Amino acid sequence: MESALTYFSQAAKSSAALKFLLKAFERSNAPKTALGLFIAYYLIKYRDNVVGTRRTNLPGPRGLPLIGNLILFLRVPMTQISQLHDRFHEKYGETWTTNFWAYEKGFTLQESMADLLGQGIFGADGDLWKWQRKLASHIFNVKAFRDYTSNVFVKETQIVSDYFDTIAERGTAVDVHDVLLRFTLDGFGEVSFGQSFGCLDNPEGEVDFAVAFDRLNAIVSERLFKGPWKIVEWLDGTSKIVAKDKKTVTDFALNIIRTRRQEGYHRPQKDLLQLFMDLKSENGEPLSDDMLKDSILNFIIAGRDTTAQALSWMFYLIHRDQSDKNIARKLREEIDEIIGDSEPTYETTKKMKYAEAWLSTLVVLALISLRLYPSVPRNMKECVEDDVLPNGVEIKKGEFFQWSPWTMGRDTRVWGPDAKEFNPDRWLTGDKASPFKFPAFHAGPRTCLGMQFATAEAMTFIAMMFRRFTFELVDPVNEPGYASGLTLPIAAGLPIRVHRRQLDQDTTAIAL
Ligand code: HEM
Repeated sequence: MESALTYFSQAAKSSAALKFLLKAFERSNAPKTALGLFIAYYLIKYRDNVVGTRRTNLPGPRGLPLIGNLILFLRVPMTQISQLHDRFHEKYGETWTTNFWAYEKGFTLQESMADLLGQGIFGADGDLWKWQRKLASHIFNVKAFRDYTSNVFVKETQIVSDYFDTIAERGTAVDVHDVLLRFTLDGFGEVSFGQSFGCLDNPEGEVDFAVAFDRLNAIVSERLFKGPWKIVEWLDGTSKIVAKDKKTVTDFALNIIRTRRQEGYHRPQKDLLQLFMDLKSENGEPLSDDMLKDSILNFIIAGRDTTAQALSWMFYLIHRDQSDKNIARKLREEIDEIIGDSEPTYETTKKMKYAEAWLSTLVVLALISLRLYPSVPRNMKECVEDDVLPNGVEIKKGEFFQWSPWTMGRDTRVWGPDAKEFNPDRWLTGDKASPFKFPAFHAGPRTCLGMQFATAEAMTFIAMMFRRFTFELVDPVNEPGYASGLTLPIAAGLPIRVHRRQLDQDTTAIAL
């Protein structure tokens, strides 16, 4: 009790003293001086970088006080960001930096992508990542379920082939990029979730899921370049679009789960969905529908977008005016050798899979388009432990760094003076490129799980299409632009004309 009284009287005294001091402080110019000093300190400390970030001596564009390079990035359209990386790389050398990422103030990649990726494998770290990767690795190798997967690829390609036949008959153009996105979505749905989504049933009709999915993908991919994106999206109304699109894609995924529960699963080998649905936690609990939904959406982005885009850019590279016409001719010769005059069937494509030279040529073609047009054109990671890069650059815990497979694939220091040329022969000689030199499928423990799957799917499509048709770009001169996204969609699609192949015309311009 006594000590409490002592405390209160001392507190009263000290509060009187405090009031006196405050009054004296107010009468003087001290508040202004303190504020001025405070601002000056911040302006000097963060003279060209974002508040809260470390100044480095790395070469890079000089930033503004307190906001670093935020304005620079805000002014660059998202559809030019890889070209900006090229310019920085050219100007500042092999390692360059901006403090832009640190401006995010607690944003993380996961937070910004959560509306699309949730807790799925692409945004996950630590144990959440490990178990998803382990589970999925049982399924994403061609060996594990080769026969079934190959059948699906052949079946879906046949649908495209029949559609292209009507296009050739009509003599109109078709957007091959759109067709490929339908093809990979239907195929992936059938292989991984046991149901084709029927996008190719009506190849000219709109697919609500795809529209919402692509828009959401573009929105989340732009967030890191927007600064305080939650506020920006709330102010410009994007948050309403996000809510609507999120509902569409969520309903789509939940419907896949519902269908499986209603219809059960009857195949001898589990598909991806069944693996996830059968998983139990330590206390016997199955995964929540929310987690199942996240897994479905993550695998759709992996299985649909990447392969469709790689094939689309390949169509462009092979058929544009400046490309060597022998590339398509050589490709057809190899396909003819394996398939002969017969229509492609499961058996023939199965045979093709073992044709080493043919396979390597096709892989080469797929790879070459990925070098110049990587499906994942830029990537970033947060540093969780202080590190020094091989060139001596220090990265501190909590900092972000980014790399650009797009820029690396075009770098003359890495690929020689003809780096920007489309030359498949480069891959036929010499050693296979290390994934660290050619990171289109990532490298290390997070390497793409679907590389074989994508290769098999691409091979089937290319073989069956080039066997039967020749193609002509509607615009063979101008390079198509890419759209915003986590991957590399062609902004305005890729319109092509399709011609039924006439074997004796292979050397003409149209037959390519
Ligand atoms: C041309 C086609 C493809 C390309 C270029 C590609 C590229 C990539 C890249 C760059 C990553 C790393 C992304 C990151 O930073 O997190 C990745 C991861 C992944 N890919 Fe692919 N991918 C392709 C096709 C596929 C397909 C068809 C599947 C599934 C069937 C697939 C499944 C995955 C999965 C599950 C991961 C996550 C791996 C992990 O985080 O551990 N990919 N892919």
